[in-house]
Amino acid sequence: MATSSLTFSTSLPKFCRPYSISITSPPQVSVYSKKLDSSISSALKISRRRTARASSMASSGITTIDQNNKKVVEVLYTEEDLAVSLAKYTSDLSDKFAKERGAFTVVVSGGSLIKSLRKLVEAPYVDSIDWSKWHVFWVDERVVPKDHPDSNYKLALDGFLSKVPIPPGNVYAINDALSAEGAADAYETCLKHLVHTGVINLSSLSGFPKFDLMLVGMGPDGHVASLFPGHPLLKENQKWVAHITDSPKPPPERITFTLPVINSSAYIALVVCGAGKASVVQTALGTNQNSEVFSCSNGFT
Ligand SMILES: O=C(O)[C@H](O)[C@@H](O)[C@H](O)[C@H](O)COP(=O)(O)O
Repeated sequence: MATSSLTFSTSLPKFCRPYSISITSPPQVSVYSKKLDSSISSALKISRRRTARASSMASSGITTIDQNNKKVVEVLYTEEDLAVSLAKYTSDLSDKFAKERGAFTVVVSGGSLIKSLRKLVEAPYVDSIDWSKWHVFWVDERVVPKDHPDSNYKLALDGFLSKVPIPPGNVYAINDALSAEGAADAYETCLKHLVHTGVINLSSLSGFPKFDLMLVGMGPDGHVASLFPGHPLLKENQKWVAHITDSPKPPPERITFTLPVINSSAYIALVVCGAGKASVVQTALGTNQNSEVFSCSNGFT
Protein backbone atom coordinates (compact mmCIF):
# COMPACT_ATOMS: atom_id res chain seq x y z
CA MET A 1 0.00 0.00 0.00
CA ALA A 2 1.26 3.42 -0.85
CA THR A 3 2.38 5.61 1.95
CA SER A 4 2.23 9.34 2.07
CA SER A 5 4.33 11.93 3.77
CA LEU A 6 3.30 15.41 4.63
CA THR A 7 5.59 18.32 4.86
CA PHE A 8 4.09 21.48 6.27
CA SER A 9 5.93 24.69 6.09
CA THR A 10 3.64 27.49 6.93
CA SER A 11 0.09 28.25 7.85
CA LEU A 12 -1.93 25.19 7.34
CA PRO A 13 -5.62 25.42 8.01
CA LYS A 14 -6.54 26.24 4.46
CA PHE A 15 -4.70 23.18 3.27
CA CYS A 16 -6.16 20.70 5.64
CA ARG A 17 -8.88 19.40 3.45
CA PRO A 18 -6.81 18.42 0.46
CA TYR A 19 -4.22 16.94 2.71
CA SER A 20 -6.65 14.98 4.74
CA ILE A 21 -7.85 13.52 1.51
CA SER A 22 -4.33 12.71 0.52
CA ILE A 23 -3.48 10.96 3.73
CA THR A 24 -4.43 7.39 3.29
CA SER A 25 -3.13 4.67 5.45
CA PRO A 26 -0.39 4.40 6.34
CA PRO A 27 0.37 8.09 6.01
CA GLN A 28 3.77 9.57 6.59
CA VAL A 29 3.80 13.20 7.48
CA SER A 30 6.57 15.67 7.61
CA VAL A 31 6.16 19.31 8.32
CA TYR A 32 8.67 21.96 7.55
CA SER A 33 8.03 25.38 8.93
CA LYS A 34 9.75 28.39 10.22
CA LYS A 35 8.09 29.18 13.50
CA LEU A 36 5.71 27.87 16.05
CA ASP A 37 3.80 30.41 18.00
CA SER A 38 1.45 30.19 20.87
CA SER A 39 -2.02 31.20 20.01
CA ILE A 40 -3.96 28.75 22.02
CA SER A 41 -7.11 28.55 19.97
CA SER A 42 -5.59 28.10 16.60
CA ALA A 43 -5.15 24.86 14.85
CA LEU A 44 -1.70 23.69 13.99
CA LYS A 45 -0.21 26.64 12.25
CA ILE A 46 3.26 26.40 11.02
CA SER A 47 4.37 29.84 10.11
CA ARG A 48 7.54 29.53 8.31
CA ARG A 49 8.80 31.77 5.64
CA ARG A 50 9.03 29.67 2.58
CA THR A 51 12.29 29.71 0.78
CA ALA A 52 12.84 28.85 -2.83
CA ARG A 53 14.59 25.78 -1.67
CA ALA A 54 11.68 24.71 0.43
CA SER A 55 9.59 24.42 -2.68
CA SER A 56 11.92 21.85 -4.09
CA MET A 57 12.05 19.69 -1.01
CA ALA A 58 9.57 17.15 -2.11
CA SER A 59 10.98 14.59 -4.44
CA SER A 60 7.48 13.31 -4.99
CA GLY A 61 4.17 14.26 -3.56
CA ILE A 62 2.14 17.41 -3.17
CA THR A 63 3.34 20.87 -2.25
CA THR A 64 0.95 23.63 -1.28
CA ILE A 65 2.02 27.18 -0.67
CA ASP A 66 -0.02 30.10 0.57
CA GLN A 67 -0.50 33.29 -1.36
CA ASN A 68 2.18 35.08 0.63
CA ASN A 69 4.69 32.45 -0.29
CA LYS A 70 5.23 31.86 3.38
CA LYS A 71 3.56 28.60 4.17
CA VAL A 72 4.35 25.27 2.68
CA VAL A 73 2.68 21.96 3.25
CA GLU A 74 4.31 19.04 1.56
CA VAL A 75 2.85 15.61 1.28
CA LEU A 76 5.35 12.92 0.43
CA TYR A 77 4.43 9.40 -0.43
CA THR A 78 7.11 7.40 1.25
CA GLU A 79 9.29 7.77 4.29
CA GLU A 80 12.27 7.47 1.96
CA ASP A 81 11.08 10.54 0.07
CA LEU A 82 10.66 12.31 3.35
CA ALA A 83 14.23 11.54 4.38
CA VAL A 84 15.55 12.80 1.04
CA SER A 85 13.49 15.97 1.31
CA LEU A 86 14.52 16.58 4.90
CA ALA A 87 18.20 16.18 4.06
CA LYS A 88 18.02 18.74 1.27
CA TYR A 89 16.05 21.16 3.38
CA THR A 90 18.52 20.89 6.25
CA SER A 91 21.57 21.04 4.02
CA ASP A 92 20.30 24.16 2.26
CA LEU A 93 19.70 25.90 5.56
CA SER A 94 23.09 24.79 6.82
CA ASP A 95 24.74 26.46 3.82
CA LYS A 96 22.67 29.58 4.23
CA PHE A 97 23.40 30.13 7.91
CA ALA A 98 27.03 29.05 7.74
CA LYS A 99 27.59 31.70 5.09
CA GLU A 100 25.44 34.37 6.69
CA ARG A 101 26.51 34.09 10.28
CA GLY A 102 29.29 31.54 10.50
CA ALA A 103 27.25 29.20 12.65
CA PHE A 104 24.24 26.96 12.29
CA THR A 105 22.23 26.26 15.41
CA VAL A 106 20.14 23.11 15.02
CA VAL A 107 17.66 21.73 17.52
CA VAL A 108 16.50 18.12 17.31
CA SER A 109 13.88 16.07 19.08
CA GLY A 110 13.95 12.39 19.87
CA GLY A 111 11.74 9.83 18.25
CA SER A 112 11.65 8.81 14.63
CA LEU A 113 13.06 12.14 13.48
CA ILE A 114 16.59 10.90 13.99
CA LYS A 115 16.08 8.02 11.60
CA SER A 116 14.61 10.44 9.09
CA LEU A 117 17.85 12.43 9.19
CA ARG A 118 19.82 9.45 7.89
CA LYS A 119 20.37 10.89 4.40
CA LEU A 120 22.50 13.65 5.90
CA VAL A 121 25.19 11.13 6.77
CA GLU A 122 25.33 9.90 3.20
CA ALA A 123 26.71 11.40 -0.02
CA PRO A 124 26.46 14.10 -1.15
CA TYR A 125 25.52 15.78 2.12
CA VAL A 126 28.01 14.21 4.46
CA ASP A 127 30.86 15.65 2.39
CA SER A 128 29.30 18.95 1.34
CA ILE A 129 27.94 20.22 4.65
CA ASP A 130 30.27 22.36 6.75
CA TRP A 131 29.76 20.42 9.96
CA SER A 132 32.20 22.62 11.83
CA LYS A 133 29.53 25.31 11.85
CA TRP A 134 26.89 23.15 13.44
CA HIS A 135 25.76 23.59 17.02
CA VAL A 136 23.31 20.91 18.15
CA PHE A 137 20.68 21.18 20.88
CA TRP A 138 17.70 19.15 22.04
CA VAL A 139 14.18 20.50 22.04
CA ASP A 140 13.47 18.02 24.81
CA GLU A 141 15.39 15.41 26.71
CA ARG A 142 14.57 12.64 29.09
CA VAL A 143 16.26 12.99 32.49
CA VAL A 144 18.25 9.79 32.31
CA PRO A 145 21.96 9.06 31.99
CA LYS A 146 23.33 9.90 28.57
CA ASP A 147 24.10 6.24 27.89
CA HIS A 148 20.58 5.12 28.85
CA PRO A 149 18.43 3.60 26.08
CA ASP A 150 15.80 6.29 26.75
CA SER A 151 18.25 9.15 26.22
CA ASN A 152 17.48 11.38 23.25
CA TYR A 153 21.16 12.31 23.24
CA LYS A 154 22.13 8.65 22.85
CA LEU A 155 19.54 8.23 20.10
CA ALA A 156 20.97 11.15 18.15
CA LEU A 157 24.56 10.16 18.89
CA ASP A 158 24.11 6.61 17.68
CA GLY A 159 22.00 7.44 14.65
CA PHE A 160 23.45 10.72 13.47
CA LEU A 161 26.02 12.65 15.48
CA SER A 162 28.63 9.88 15.63
CA LYS A 163 28.63 9.78 11.82
CA VAL A 164 29.41 13.42 11.10
CA PRO A 165 32.35 15.63 12.15
CA ILE A 166 30.53 18.10 14.35
CA PRO A 167 32.97 19.39 16.98
CA PRO A 168 32.12 17.64 20.27
CA GLY A 169 32.10 21.00 22.01
CA ASN A 170 29.25 22.07 19.74
CA VAL A 171 26.93 19.33 20.96
CA TYR A 172 24.95 20.49 23.95
CA ALA A 173 23.64 17.53 25.94
CA ILE A 174 21.91 18.01 29.27
CA ASN A 175 23.74 17.56 32.54
CA ASP A 176 22.51 14.10 33.46
CA ALA A 177 23.84 14.35 37.00
CA LEU A 178 21.16 16.84 37.96
CA SER A 179 17.50 16.63 38.85
CA ALA A 180 14.95 17.50 36.17
CA GLU A 181 14.60 21.00 37.55
CA GLY A 182 18.34 21.41 37.89
CA ALA A 183 18.99 20.11 34.40
CA ALA A 184 16.43 22.50 32.92
CA ASP A 185 17.95 25.45 34.76
CA ALA A 186 21.45 24.43 33.71
CA TYR A 187 20.40 24.07 30.08
CA GLU A 188 18.80 27.50 30.12
CA THR A 189 21.96 28.95 31.63
CA CYS A 190 23.95 27.31 28.84
CA LEU A 191 21.66 28.83 26.22
CA LYS A 192 22.00 32.27 27.78
CA HIS A 193 25.76 31.98 27.69
CA LEU A 194 25.64 31.02 24.03
CA VAL A 195 23.38 33.97 23.27
CA HIS A 196 25.88 36.18 25.07
CA THR A 197 28.73 34.83 22.98
CA GLY A 198 26.75 35.14 19.75
CA VAL A 199 26.47 31.46 18.92
CA ILE A 200 22.69 31.63 19.32
CA ASN A 201 20.79 34.63 18.04
CA LEU A 202 18.27 36.41 20.20
CA SER A 203 14.88 37.28 18.75
CA SER A 204 14.41 41.02 18.81
CA LEU A 205 10.67 40.40 18.61
CA SER A 206 10.19 37.94 21.43
CA GLY A 207 13.33 38.24 23.52
CA PHE A 208 13.69 34.49 23.36
CA PRO A 209 16.55 32.64 21.68
CA LYS A 210 16.22 32.34 17.94
CA PHE A 211 17.59 29.04 16.75
CA ASP A 212 18.35 28.73 13.06
CA LEU A 213 16.53 25.44 12.55
CA MET A 214 14.31 23.37 14.76
CA LEU A 215 13.69 19.77 13.70
CA VAL A 216 10.87 18.30 15.71
CA GLY A 217 8.63 15.27 15.62
CA MET A 218 5.05 15.07 16.78
CA GLY A 219 3.53 12.33 18.87
CA PRO A 220 0.28 10.58 18.01
CA ASP A 221 -1.44 12.67 20.67
CA GLY A 222 -0.21 15.87 19.01
CA HIS A 223 2.57 16.64 21.47
CA VAL A 224 5.72 18.36 20.36
CA ALA A 225 8.92 18.46 22.41
CA SER A 226 7.70 17.47 25.90
CA LEU A 227 4.72 19.79 25.69
CA PHE A 228 1.70 17.59 26.02
CA PRO A 229 -1.96 18.25 25.25
CA GLY A 230 -3.68 19.96 28.14
CA HIS A 231 -0.55 20.24 30.26
CA PRO A 232 0.00 23.54 32.10
CA LEU A 233 3.51 23.70 30.69
CA LEU A 234 1.98 24.79 27.41
CA LYS A 235 1.31 28.16 28.99
CA GLU A 236 4.87 28.74 30.21
CA ASN A 237 5.94 32.06 28.76
CA GLN A 238 8.88 33.11 30.89
CA LYS A 239 11.30 30.21 31.00
CA TRP A 240 13.37 29.14 28.04
CA VAL A 241 13.73 25.59 29.32
CA ALA A 242 11.25 23.96 31.66
CA HIS A 243 11.11 20.65 33.45
CA ILE A 244 8.29 18.16 33.68
CA THR A 245 7.97 15.29 36.14
CA ASP A 246 4.63 13.92 35.02
CA SER A 247 5.13 13.35 31.33
CA PRO A 248 2.31 11.19 29.94
CA LYS A 249 4.88 9.62 27.66
CA PRO A 250 7.52 7.77 29.65
CA PRO A 251 9.93 8.43 31.09
CA PRO A 252 8.08 10.96 33.27
CA GLU A 253 11.00 13.28 34.03
CA ARG A 254 12.10 15.48 31.17
CA ILE A 255 13.24 18.93 30.25
CA THR A 256 11.80 20.80 27.31
CA PHE A 257 12.07 24.01 25.40
CA THR A 258 9.01 26.16 25.96
CA LEU A 259 6.68 27.19 23.18
CA PRO A 260 7.98 30.77 22.98
CA VAL A 261 11.45 29.41 22.32
CA ILE A 262 10.22 27.01 19.69
CA ASN A 263 8.20 29.75 18.08
CA SER A 264 11.09 32.17 17.98
CA SER A 265 13.13 29.92 15.72
CA ALA A 266 14.08 31.05 12.26
CA TYR A 267 12.99 27.80 10.64
CA ILE A 268 11.07 24.82 11.90
CA ALA A 269 10.54 21.43 10.38
CA LEU A 270 7.77 19.42 11.93
CA VAL A 271 8.33 15.92 10.69
CA VAL A 272 5.46 13.51 11.17
CA CYS A 273 5.34 9.98 9.82
CA GLY A 274 3.01 7.08 10.14
CA ALA A 275 -0.59 6.03 9.87
CA GLY A 276 -1.15 6.46 13.57
CA LYS A 277 -0.73 10.20 13.24
CA ALA A 278 -3.14 10.79 10.37
CA SER A 279 -6.03 11.94 12.51
CA VAL A 280 -3.95 14.24 14.67
CA VAL A 281 -2.47 15.80 11.57
CA GLN A 282 -5.93 16.29 10.16
CA THR A 283 -6.97 18.01 13.35
CA ALA A 284 -3.80 20.03 13.53
CA LEU A 285 -4.37 21.22 10.01
CA GLY A 286 -7.66 22.63 11.10
CA THR A 287 -10.40 20.30 10.04
CA ASN A 288 -11.31 19.81 13.67
CA GLN A 289 -11.67 23.17 15.37
CA ASN A 290 -11.64 21.51 18.78
CA SER A 291 -7.91 21.53 18.51
CA GLU A 292 -7.02 22.57 22.02
CA VAL A 293 -6.31 18.97 22.86
CA PHE A 294 -3.22 19.09 20.75
CA SER A 295 -0.18 20.85 21.99
CA CYS A 296 1.01 21.39 18.44
CA SER A 297 -2.28 23.10 17.75
CA ASN A 298 -1.78 25.31 20.75
CA GLY A 299 1.61 26.39 19.78
CA PHE A 300 2.26 26.62 16.11
CA THR A 301 1.52 29.82 14.32
O1 LIG B 1 11.58 12.80 23.94
C1 LIG B 1 10.65 12.48 23.23
O2 LIG B 1 9.78 11.71 23.62
C2 LIG B 1 10.61 12.99 21.85
O3 LIG B 1 11.40 14.12 21.66
C3 LIG B 1 9.19 13.24 21.39
O4 LIG B 1 8.79 14.57 21.52
C4 LIG B 1 9.07 12.77 19.98
O5 LIG B 1 9.70 13.65 19.10
C5 LIG B 1 7.64 12.61 19.57
O6 LIG B 1 6.97 11.81 20.50
C6 LIG B 1 7.51 11.96 18.22
O7 LIG B 1 8.14 10.72 18.29
P1 LIG B 1 7.98 9.69 17.11
O8 LIG B 1 8.36 10.38 15.86
O9 LIG B 1 8.88 8.56 17.45
O10 LIG B 1 6.52 9.31 17.11
